[in-house]
Amino acid sequence: MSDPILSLKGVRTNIAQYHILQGVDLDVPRGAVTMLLGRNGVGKTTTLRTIIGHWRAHEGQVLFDGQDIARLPTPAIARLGIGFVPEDMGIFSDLSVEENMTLAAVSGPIDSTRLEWLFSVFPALGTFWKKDAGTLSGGQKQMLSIARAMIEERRLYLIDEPTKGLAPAIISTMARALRELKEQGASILLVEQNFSVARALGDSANVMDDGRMVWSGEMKQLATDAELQERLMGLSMENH
Ligand SMILES: Nc1ncnc2c1ncn2[C@@H]1O[C@H](COP(=O)(O)OP(=O)(O)OP(=O)(O)O)[C@@H](O)[C@H]1O
Repeated sequence: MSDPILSLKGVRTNIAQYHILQGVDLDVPRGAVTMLLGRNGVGKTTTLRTIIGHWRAHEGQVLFDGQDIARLPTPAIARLGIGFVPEDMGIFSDLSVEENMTLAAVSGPIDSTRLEWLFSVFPALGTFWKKDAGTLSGGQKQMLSIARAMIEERRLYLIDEPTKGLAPAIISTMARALRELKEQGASILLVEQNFSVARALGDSANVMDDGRMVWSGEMKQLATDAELQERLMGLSMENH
């Protein structure tokens, strides 16, 4: 692969006394959706949090466009153009949808064309624009969380389980939004447990086990090989 936008090389991350990431290697190509898959608790979230600097890699490199960002503070990493959508959403419950979106647009006022696009993929945001985010349903909060990351064009999006716990209709809305983001040429690293969403969106796939990458290849190869899925992930994944 030529010139990935992000490369992890031998990344080791400890949380307290635990060796959670034990030498993670990962390439994220430009303008594509890269899936990060694996059983529960293998280190997917820790990988995203290490990239964005919430956890520190104590060994290895996190190369963003060739620059090692492993020792930068999180705000500096975000300013390089990396958007992060955490699994726990990270929205401000006491602020309105509008205020949440305004705060997310860090480089200036909200771009109206981009906001119109977000209203078209997430109509609930327009409907509840003046409401406190804390009063939204779980699915609407998740939409707000993703929309906050999308309000400005980022060079790379890190998205952690965007469909987790959502009803099927909202999963479709979420998948459509991610597909549209992909069609705009975005580079996305996506953790997703819903295998049908992973299969529909992913270009390449990387499977983790026990703090390491155990398989990397084309998503369509993984999607069509049931034995491989079973071996790598013990697939009890939905819609499979
Ligand atoms: N703050 C923490 N303190 C101690 N251990 C942690 C902490 N955060 C994560 N871990 C441990 O690190 C390991 C990897 O967790 P991580 O959340 O990265 O896995 P994951 O693959 O994203 O799992 P899931 O699919 O369940 O979200 C797990 O064993 C978890 O218990």
